[in-house]
Amino acid sequence: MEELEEEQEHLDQTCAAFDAAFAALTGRGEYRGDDEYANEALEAMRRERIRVYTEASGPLYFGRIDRAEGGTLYVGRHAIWSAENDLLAVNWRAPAAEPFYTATERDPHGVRRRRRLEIEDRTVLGFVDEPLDSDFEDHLTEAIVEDITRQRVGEMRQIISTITPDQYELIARDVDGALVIQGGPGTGKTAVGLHRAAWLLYANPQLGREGVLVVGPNETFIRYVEQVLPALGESAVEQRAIGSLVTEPHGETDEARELATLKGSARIAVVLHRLLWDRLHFEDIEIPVSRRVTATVTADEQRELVAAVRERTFSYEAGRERFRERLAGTLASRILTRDSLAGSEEAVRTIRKAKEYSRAVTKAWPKETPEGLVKKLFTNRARLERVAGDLLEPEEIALLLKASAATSKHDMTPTDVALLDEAHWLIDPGFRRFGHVVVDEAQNLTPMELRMTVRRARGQSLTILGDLAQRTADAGVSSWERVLREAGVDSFDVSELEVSYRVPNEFLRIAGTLLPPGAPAPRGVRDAPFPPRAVHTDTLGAAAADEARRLVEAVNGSVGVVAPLAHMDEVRAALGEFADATHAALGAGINLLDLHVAKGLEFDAIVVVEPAAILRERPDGGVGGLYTALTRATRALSVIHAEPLPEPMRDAFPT
Ligand SMILES: Nc1ncnc2c1ncn2[C@@H]1O[C@H](COP(=O)(O)OP(=O)(O)OP(=O)(O)O)[C@@H](O)[C@H]1O
Repeated sequence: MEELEEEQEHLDQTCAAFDAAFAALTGRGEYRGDDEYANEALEAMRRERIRVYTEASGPLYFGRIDRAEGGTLYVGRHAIWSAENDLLAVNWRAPAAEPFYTATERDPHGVRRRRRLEIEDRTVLGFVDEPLDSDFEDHLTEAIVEDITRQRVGEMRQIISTITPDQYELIARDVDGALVIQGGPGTGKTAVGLHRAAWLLYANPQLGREGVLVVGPNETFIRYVEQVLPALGESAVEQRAIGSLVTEPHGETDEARELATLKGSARIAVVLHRLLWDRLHFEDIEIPVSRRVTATVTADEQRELVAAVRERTFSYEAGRERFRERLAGTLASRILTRDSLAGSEEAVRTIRKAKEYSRAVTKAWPKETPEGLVKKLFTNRARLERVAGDLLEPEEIALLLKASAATSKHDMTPTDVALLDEAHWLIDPGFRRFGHVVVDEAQNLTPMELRMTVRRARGQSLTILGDLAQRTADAGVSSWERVLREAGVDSFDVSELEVSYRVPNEFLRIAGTLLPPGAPAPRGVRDAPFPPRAVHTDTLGAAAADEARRLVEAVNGSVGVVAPLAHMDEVRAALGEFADATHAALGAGINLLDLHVAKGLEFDAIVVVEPAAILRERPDGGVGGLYTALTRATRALSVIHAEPLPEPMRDAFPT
């Protein structure tokens, strides 16, 4: 029999087994037995399996490995057994599947041959073999390039059939604490982060209960990636833009750059901490219990109590509760030794009832709210100088005093969100924690924003994805070590992805001219099917629109037009029919993007409008913003300019 027929036969058999397993799951009524709890658990498991079988999309498997010592293993989305208990396919995340991803000619992991299958619906269309015991061509890179150059429709795709060995190593890396993945544009950081989430959920079933949080730079990005994990069958995942991490709804207001940088800096976390604990105030307490008896606790004794309490409690509110208890106990012990009250419990009750006691507690350890604490950052020069004089310059204190705390949820800036979250955390951290947190585009987070994500990860179990060369805001990450230390991450590994699958060599070269020597830049794997173009014009809007329309035809796919705010209106007016991605909608044809939403996205073709203006734009422009814009395309790149091109790029375009 021909090999293709054999493959079709195996697929038919696997599909039949899958259908039978699915029918068995859905056909049966609820489990009924003696043990109600066991039944409930079994029923929940059944429903979960049905959900995974229904929601995971794509062919049942996509490849196979033939072992050197005999035996074949098919790798796919689920483990599937025949009625005779033969394993027809393994889950891509099972340990047995590992060699499918990691075997190389140099280190074949006991694999003789790897086969990648092309399956559509329930038909095997073809396959590509990689013998691992002789020289072979790099079919993997070829397969990835082919996958990427297929037309895209504004959604990121799963990559389980083509994960590369270096990506697999990061997806499956067992780390205590945080894993930082540094990688240039198009190296697959986002893809790796999402597949790592899926892998961790499979490897640690308790993660399913705690949940995984994925944090991205904005809503458009979240829409771009949000179907990847559900399509892999994972539902215990929450995906959020950084600005909506705090569940309360809030508006977004712009603010001056210096102020945003200052409010986002890690020093502010220390200042808030000090402002909070500065509220404690001690003086001798005297509580009249009866006409003859007074219970007293000195200021020094209270300081000792506070020290003991703070050793065991972290948050202000929990500490306050414990202090209240201990103070009552201490005061009660004073009256016990001097009076003849029946027992200590009664003494404590007596103290608690005294209104002087409540008043004394409130004075010593006042109540505080997150909003109240944030407000203190913007008021009272004397207090700010006393508490933060060693951390903030006088001009910085003046800047804070000139600004004001957000007074309603509707006028919050992104930096206010992080301040309020920090204050919540210090006072009464009641928010949800996740078993793992994936943070994408982390290079552009302020230290305060990064702290906000870190504290949502139980045990600081994090995957942090980013590219220092794409850093845009001045407050962004300077080096991973430094920023992670500032964000309070105790232990982390930093790894790098070096091959850009998205960006053709020519575009990488043009974008690379902007980078300082020694900056991390990826290596490309292919040439651009369309030569990059620079168009000099007097009418930016019209020229950008013409170029976008030309490219939609040429690439027969999606086009992103990235414009700086200074030219946004004229480009928008000239475009005609397009999807306005600046408002969170991505479409199949022309998409208009500002520098904020362009991050992390990918298109067949990109039109970059007026690089010189992008360099001037804040906070999302600058060198990092322009570098990001120039690296969004898989196939075509055009630059439209009225001003001269920025100096380093001037000779980079073919004439
Ligand atoms: N192993 C792979 N197989 C197939 N496609 C891949 C693979 N790795 C990456 N890709 C594709 O390459 C493109 C770039 O990946 P991704 O968006 O994850 O890169 P990134 O490093 O996050 O880029 P950026 O820094 O620009 O955000 C995507 O289309 C992704 O699907």
